[in-house]
Amino acid sequence: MALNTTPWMSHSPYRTLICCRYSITLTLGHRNGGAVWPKPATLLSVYDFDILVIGSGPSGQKAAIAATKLGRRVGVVDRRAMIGGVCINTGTIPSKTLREAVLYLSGLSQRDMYGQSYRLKDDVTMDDLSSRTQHVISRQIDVIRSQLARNRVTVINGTARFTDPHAVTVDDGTHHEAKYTAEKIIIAAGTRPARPDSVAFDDRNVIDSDGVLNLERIPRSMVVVGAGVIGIEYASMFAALGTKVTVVERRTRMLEFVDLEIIEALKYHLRDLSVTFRFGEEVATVEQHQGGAIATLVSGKRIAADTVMYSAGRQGVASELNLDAAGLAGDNRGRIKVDEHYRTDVPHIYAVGDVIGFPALASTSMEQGRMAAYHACDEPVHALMELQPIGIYTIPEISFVGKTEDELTEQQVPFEVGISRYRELARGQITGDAHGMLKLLVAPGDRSLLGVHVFGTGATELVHIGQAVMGCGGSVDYLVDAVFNYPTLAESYKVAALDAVNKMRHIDRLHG
Ligand SMILES: Cc1cc2nc3c(=O)[nH]c(=O)nc-3n(C[C@H](O)[C@H](O)[C@H](O)COP(=O)(O)OP(=O)(O)OC[C@H]3O[C@@H](n4cnc5c(N)ncnc54)[C@H](O)[C@@H]3O)c2cc1C
Ligand SMILES: NC(=O)c1ccc[n+]([C@@H]2O[C@H](COP(=O)([O-])OP(=O)(O)OC[C@H]3O[C@@H](n4cnc5c(N)ncnc54)[C@H](O)[C@@H]3O)[C@@H](O)[C@H]2O)c1
Repeated sequence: MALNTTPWMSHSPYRTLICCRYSITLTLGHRNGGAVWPKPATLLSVYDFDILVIGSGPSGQKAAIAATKLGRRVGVVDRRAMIGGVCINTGTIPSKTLREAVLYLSGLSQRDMYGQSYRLKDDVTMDDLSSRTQHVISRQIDVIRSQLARNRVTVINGTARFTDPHAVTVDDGTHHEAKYTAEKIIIAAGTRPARPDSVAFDDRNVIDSDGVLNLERIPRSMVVVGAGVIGIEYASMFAALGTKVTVVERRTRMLEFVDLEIIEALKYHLRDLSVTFRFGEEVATVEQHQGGAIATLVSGKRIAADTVMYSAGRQGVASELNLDAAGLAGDNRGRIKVDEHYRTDVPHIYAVGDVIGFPALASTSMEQGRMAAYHACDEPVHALMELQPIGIYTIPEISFVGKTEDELTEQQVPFEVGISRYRELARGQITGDAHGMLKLLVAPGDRSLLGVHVFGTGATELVHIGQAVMGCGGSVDYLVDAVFNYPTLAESYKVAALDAVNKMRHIDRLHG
């Protein structure tokens, strides 16, 4: 048997020989400097790939790269137009770029300085917003394609469905199908917007969050159904553009996992941008009409708007993978159950990212992908860190890590609060953010940080300072003693820490 000696093979631990449609792989394991080659073992593989990943979103990409870095032969399947997943094409990246364009063109963040009528451009159009979005999407796709290519991950274009526990058939969209086998398979197929039958979607006036990116013009009025993260992020962007937004949410408050004081501050800001909230109300039906749509609430209220955006949850895509053939089943929300190693009920098949449900974030999905790949490659791996930040890109933005006041109160854990307001920081004045704030929740006993909550400019970046201190077991005293660059918003950590320490000292003094 002759060894395949293509150039890349010459420095790979693999020697692959193509025999019919099977590749026979001899793994010569060793460590080479810092590089990790596969484990010492000789292995004959009858599969096309060691690891096949379904989906190229954040979890799929990181799973593929992690496995290839461990010397495995890896393939990733996704539709040609979806490389990068929901994250790059319709979700995180377009929405965050749109927000950046809205902030810049509307001039909103500069109005405290230059007056309420300040705008960079009087008539902001959807074209203005989408040109920036398309630019970023195409750059990001290039980056991902190039990362996969230089790491020798085989990208297979098409839609995969299981044909047996070790095989998928990929339809490339032109009725051409090919079968691929793999020793282990990682499902990273994500979610799509939920579309109930009671809503007459037309992708023009009645849209879901994917449809926002295809709007032809900025609506004068909009009903947002569901005050989850997607609903509130888009509600704040359109409100900043001058759209008259009504948010309908069946719960009595929005974003229940966020600190109440910060939610109150956000509501105040959104109301200031003419957003109307209908909490405790449910949208029963949405009808499309010439030039608009009407949302009818269970209470009987009818709300007319140019556009209705339905953002009331997402649905996993498990039902489209023919899981039966693999011996698996999804739940009624299209999600797949996994164990602590991201293994499904069929141990050589893993599932990661949004398709496994909570927390359904790009940030956590990436980690899940990497960890599943390590486990599949028998590489030691730590469990996902408990301390995970949440970033919500409303206007103004919100971020936090650790516990909220409500959670601590419910758990009867005593805490002290230290607050810093941006308006009292030189950098807050310079940036023109008078409403931002940072709040520390501190344990009076061991002075550890229990939670960090940030509202305003840079919140989603600033939170990581608190996360690092908490993760390394630091106390509020570290922040009191630390020297921060001046003038910065990071200085708010020191101000808030001093506030908390002063309050604790006051209690100690009175207590004797
Ligand atoms: C509007 C919006 C804004 C968001 N903002 C944020 C944010 O700011 N921060 C954050 O952390 N998260 C955010 N998220 C969530 C984030 O986008 C997801 O958590 C993340 O994309 C999930 O990654 P994933 O790896 O599960 O795959 P996804 O990104 O969901 O991609 C799955 C991929 O699998 C492919 N696929 C599915 N079925 C098949 C099949 N049968 N064959 C081949 N390929 C298939 C799909 O084509 C898709 O490309 C946002 C989501 C949305 C919708
Ligand atoms: N910044 C971020 O991290 C970010 C941004 C966007 C999305 N995401 C993720 O995307 C996922 C999906 O977000 P989402 O906001 O679509 O879903 P969600 O499930 O978080 O929120 C949906 C909301 O709609 C409400 N609702 C449902 N049906 C309703 C009806 N008929 N009438 C009125 N209200 C109704 C629900 O009570 C809920 O509050 C989440 O997991 C989220 O974490 C994250």
